[in-house]
Amino acid sequence: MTTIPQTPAGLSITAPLQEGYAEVLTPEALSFVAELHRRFDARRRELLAAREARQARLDAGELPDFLPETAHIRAGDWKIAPLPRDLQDRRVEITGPVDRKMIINALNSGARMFMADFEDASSPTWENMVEGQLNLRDAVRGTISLEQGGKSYRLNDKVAMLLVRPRGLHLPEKHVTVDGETMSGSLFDFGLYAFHNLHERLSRGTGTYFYIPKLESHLEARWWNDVFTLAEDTLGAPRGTIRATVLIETILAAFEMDEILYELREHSAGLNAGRWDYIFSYIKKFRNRDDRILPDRAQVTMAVPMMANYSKLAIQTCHRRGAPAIGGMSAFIPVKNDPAANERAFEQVRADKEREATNGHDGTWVAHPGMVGLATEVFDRLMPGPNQIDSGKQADLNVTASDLLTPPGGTITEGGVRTNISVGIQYLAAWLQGRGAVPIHNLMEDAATAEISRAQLWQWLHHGVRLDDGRTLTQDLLGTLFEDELGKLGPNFAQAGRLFKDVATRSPLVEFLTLPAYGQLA
Ligand SMILES: CC(=O)SCCNC(=O)CCNC(=O)[C@H](O)C(C)(C)COP(=O)(O)OP(=O)(O)OC[C@H]1O[C@@H](n2cnc3c(N)ncnc32)[C@H](O)[C@@H]1OP(=O)(O)O
Ligand SMILES: O=CC(=O)O
Ligand SMILES: [Mg+2]
Repeated sequence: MTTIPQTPAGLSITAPLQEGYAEVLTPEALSFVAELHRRFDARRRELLAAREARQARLDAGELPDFLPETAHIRAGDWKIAPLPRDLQDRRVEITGPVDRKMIINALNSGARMFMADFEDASSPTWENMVEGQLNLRDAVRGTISLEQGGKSYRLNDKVAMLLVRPRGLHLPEKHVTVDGETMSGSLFDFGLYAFHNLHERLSRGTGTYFYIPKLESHLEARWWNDVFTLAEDTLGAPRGTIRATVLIETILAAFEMDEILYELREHSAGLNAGRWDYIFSYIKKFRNRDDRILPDRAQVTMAVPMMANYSKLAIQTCHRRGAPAIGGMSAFIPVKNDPAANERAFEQVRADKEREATNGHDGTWVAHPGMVGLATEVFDRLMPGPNQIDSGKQADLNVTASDLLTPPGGTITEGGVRTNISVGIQYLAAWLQGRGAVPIHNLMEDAATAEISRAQLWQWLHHGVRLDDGRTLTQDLLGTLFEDELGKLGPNFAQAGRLFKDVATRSPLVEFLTLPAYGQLA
């Protein structure tokens, strides 16, 4: 264990400092994140309180709509700042957690971009978060390497462009306090990464690029814009050095896409249609309504009207503002030792990427290096230019509030209930052991997909839905299915099973499952 020579006044770290940690937790870097905390944390907490107030109004029956007070922004003729050259062609973006091997493999994968994820693909153990910063520091400098399992990992000559996703506004970094207050995970991740890498990247002729998760309003985008501005000023970098792509992955943000781009216009790199959190958010925001119940997760595809409408609206909005609209993540990953299932997974991804490219998306996400070639082939074929910003696709689209809000039809099945239970428990068990992205039943699962599993169970139980076989989902029936699925997994899953059952059944619905789960993480 090492210690930090000098911790800035007011900042404390209550976690072990392993070998090397002091290289990123320097007194100067910690002073910078403490400054971010002092300038922005009270406002962050106000924004979280505003989310609660909005939820109370939704619980009382209000429905979201496009905001009257920002109609002038939607009607106005403005664009985001011109895109830097290295963000103009983003046809395939791979994502993954911030561990050393994954970073090297993702940068070498052949994808144009790599989103290194401190958020839903990472379990936020102290080690994962600090070592992620060390790994990214080495990745930015081109020196990252690893010897593991008899293999040598080094960067290729040509690597993907790096984008970094800090934790969402709701997540704390519980091992760091400033003036006695727990730090925000967003500011910790953003601040350390920007402090250590912004100038290095500038000296290599590039900017510092982020993905921003789970925003619920343009006021939250304004907060991030102010954070970016302060970081550029404090670190002495030109305005616009930082560029951020915002995930439109909450039902509320879908009504404020123009406003979000506007707030961030000096720092914006476009929007991304984050489908998994979007589904979760829809369930969560309308938790009290029995007219917004979703069918089995497998039936809520991007082809159902509410999902198609939202992704097309993202394309229309972005292109009007000179911004890229990146598509989302198909959860299918290559299947080992089963050629037929593997072929089906590739077909699913192909269909998803063809739909996105045809609709006008400017790029897409893949979860696994094995899917990079396929997604590249689809976008090369259907997107001959670097992007589709000037293609005119979706220019005549007219999406109403009702088009975004009307749930799809479909069924709720015992199989759907069982899958949600089993996948949710398996995912949480992995998360509690420090893994935030896991393959389960040949699908990529991360915190967002696990949130769908538990929020669906909650919604179905709360509203006593009828299954397709005619039975009502009661406490008793859910309890029986829970015990059965847990029994199949075995005693090693007891802790995750208890936690998952709690977040899937407790009322009122827990805001994010990662909040109580973080309490159980080292
Ligand atoms: C809803 C959202 O927010 S989506 C975005 C967040 N989610 C993610 O980023 C998930 C990204 N994907 C992953 O983490 C992984 O693909 C998983 C966990 C789903 C599966 O990983 P594994 O079980 O390791 O897959 P598999 O065994 O097939 O991997 C084969 C190789 O590819 C590598 N690999 C797999 N996925 C990735 C990835 N996303 N990035 C880099 N390398 C990867 C593995 O490290 C392994 O490398 P190795 O041969 O050198 O050991
Ligand atoms: O972050 C992406 C999503 O789909 O959620
Ligand atoms: Mg998400």
